[in-house]
This record gives sequence, C-alpha cells and structure tokens, in this order.
Amino acid sequence: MQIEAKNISFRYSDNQPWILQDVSLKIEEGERVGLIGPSGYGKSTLVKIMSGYLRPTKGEVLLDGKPLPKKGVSPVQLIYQHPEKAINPRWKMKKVLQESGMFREEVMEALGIEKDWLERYPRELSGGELQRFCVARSLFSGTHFLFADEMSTMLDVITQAQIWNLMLKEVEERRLGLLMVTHNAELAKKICTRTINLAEINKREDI
Ligand SMILES: Nc1ncnc2c1ncn2[C@@H]1O[C@H](COP(=O)(O)OP(=O)(O)OP(=O)(O)O)[C@@H](O)[C@H]1O
Repeated sequence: MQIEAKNISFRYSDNQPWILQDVSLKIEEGERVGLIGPSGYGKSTLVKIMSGYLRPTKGEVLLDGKPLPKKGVSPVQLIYQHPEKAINPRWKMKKVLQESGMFREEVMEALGIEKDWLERYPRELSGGELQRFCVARSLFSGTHFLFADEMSTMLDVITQAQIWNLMLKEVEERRLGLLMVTHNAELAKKICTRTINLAEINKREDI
C-alpha cells in the first residue's frame, strides 16, 4: 500500500493565513519516515490531514490512489501528543479497546497496561498511561500506516523506550508504514529510513 498527499494546501479558515501550500509526499508501506521542520511550519496539521482528521482546503490524500475510507476503523492511525483528546471520556478503557477490536494480550503486556486500568475512565489515568492505550488501539489488525505526532515527548524515558520498542517491532513484523513527527534528531536517526523536512516541501511564501 501507498499513502500520498497530493498538492495539499490548507488554512484553518478563509481569513487566516495559509499553513501549507502545495505540499506533496508519498510513503510506502514498510518505510519509516521522519517529518521534521521548525515549529509552526505545519507538521501536525499535515499529519492530521493525511490521517483524515482535517480536510485539506486544496488537494487530496490518496491511499493506493483512492480517497481515505470514510467508514470503519481507519487503516491510517494517528497517535498524537494529547491522548486525553483522542479518547471518548465517557467510555471505560475496556470499551475503548474493544471498539477497535484491539485486545491482544502480548500488546497489553509489552506496553505495561495493567488489568485494573481497563475498568477505569480516561480521567482516572495519567497522560502516560492513557498514551499506552492510544498506542495499543492504533495497532489493530487493519492498520497499514501509523502516524506518530510527538507521541512520546510527555513521557519519561523508560515509558518512551517501552512504547517505541513495541511500535517498532510491530512496524517491522507487519511492514507498516511509519511517519513520525519529531524535534528529536537522535530519535529520528535511530528509527527512520528517511527524513522529510517540511520547510523544503512546503511552498508557503513566508518560508
Ligand atoms: N486550530 C487551529 N486554528 C488556527 N490556527 C492553528 C490551529 N492549529 C494550529 N494552528 C496554527 O497553524 C500553524 C501550524 O501549526 P502546526 O501545529 O501544524 O505546526 P507544527 O509544525 O506541528 O509545530 P510544532 O513543531 O510547534 O508542534 C501554527 O502557526 C499554528 O499556530
């Protein structure tokens, strides 16, 4: 499979400035791509567009040449900095995982998800604990692309390593495509097969 952002331009509303202009990129399954670039250049905006959370103002996102599916759990999964915004606050964690069909014992264990957390609501968990659920959920069987938007910046180093180890094992074994937004050049070098600098592909005039 391949995901393609084709001539994407975006602004948050008509009277706001363009964030992205004519941005194009392609990622193949099995690739691990780092998306870098200065703060405010639109990295988060681009991954939200490419995973279907935001609609581009111009251009399109294509999965094997077709628009992203509108129904069902998406083959393109986004994990971002704010796990509390990504999870339904009215559902217990068990239901959150069941909804995605993601209930693999070995994933729970590798992520250090404790059994009694499953009976809790999101507000009863810490940011790091919640993020583990977001990661678990993103690894459901229909996932082909994983987008990680600074997903580990809020976590302590041990939890970061635990999460990345599991993610990379899954990415490798299942040949998923990975796109990671990061400011951490070391981490990108360790993980990625190539990097894309948004400052080079965003044709915004003020850049
Ligand atoms: N909901 C929003 N409404 C209006 N402007 C927004 C919104 N979200 C982000 N922006 C603006 O869009 C621009 C790009 O933001 P974005 O978060 O995509 O950048 P980024 O490259 O990911 O930045 P960082 O590295 O700091 O996380 C910024 O100028 C930001 O202020």
